[in-house]
Amino acid sequence: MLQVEHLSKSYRIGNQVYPVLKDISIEVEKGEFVAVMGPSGSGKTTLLNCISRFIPYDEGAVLMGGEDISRLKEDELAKVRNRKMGFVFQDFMLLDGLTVFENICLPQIIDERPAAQMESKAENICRVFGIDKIMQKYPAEISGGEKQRTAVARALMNHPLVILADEPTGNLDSKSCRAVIDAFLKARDTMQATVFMVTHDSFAASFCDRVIILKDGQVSGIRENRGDRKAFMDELLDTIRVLGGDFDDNE
Ligand SMILES: Nc1ncnc2c1ncn2[C@@H]1O[C@H](COP(=O)(O)OP(=O)(O)OP(=O)(O)O)[C@@H](O)[C@H]1O
Repeated sequence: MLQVEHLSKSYRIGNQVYPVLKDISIEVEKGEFVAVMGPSGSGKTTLLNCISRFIPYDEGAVLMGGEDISRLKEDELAKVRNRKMGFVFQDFMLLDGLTVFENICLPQIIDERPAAQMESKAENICRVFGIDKIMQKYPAEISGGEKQRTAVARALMNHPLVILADEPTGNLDSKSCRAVIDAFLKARDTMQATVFMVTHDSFAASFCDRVIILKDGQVSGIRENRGDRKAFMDELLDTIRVLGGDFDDNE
């Protein structure tokens, strides 16, 4: 579903070139929930931004559902982002002047879909994520966990091939964090959604099918969830200890 092939990215500051991603190759299957963890500065956000092509990369390719998006022009890319990618950010990125319901409808409005179809779809998604009672409220009137579930619901509106999430539980207490992770699991289990999430949080990552460990811009390991979540979390915490660096973990 998502393939990253030999991706490299450097930042240039003056005459100095700083390599940040070094020959990264990753494959995520349809319906997989995958996290990327790594010390601060290891390149996690840069990787996510290269995948969505919010920032350019030097070498390599990104394929989404088999389509190479590496060379798409800006207008084609905008369509691909709206139709094939769903985004969930740490600070929710909801529009304050729109209700929860209107925020969720946004991707379909941008895609110029018929109103009736859009509304029933949005109502359905609100029910699935338990936010149907707050549909008419504005972002300022709902909790952090509800905001993030609204963001997950919005990310799913166009049935994207991949949801890209950057620290989606970063600002949340443990109860809200669990609600957001449950929303991703529900999306995976009921809609076969594919989720690619950057996180510092080993608790959130322990619900994933796989965790990719980044260190110094390279994939330094992959951890598989074999079904025992607590054991998986211990394995992730051990990995963090061994890697050292600033992990800023919540646990
Ligand atoms: N626009 C930029 N220009 C120059 N260097 C940058 C830029 N953005 C990021 N970097 C550098 O690239 C490296 C990777 O940054 P990135 O934000 O991808 O790391 P990260 O793993 O997401 O870190 P964190 O966990 O702290 O958010 C860091 O050393 C950072 O200072």
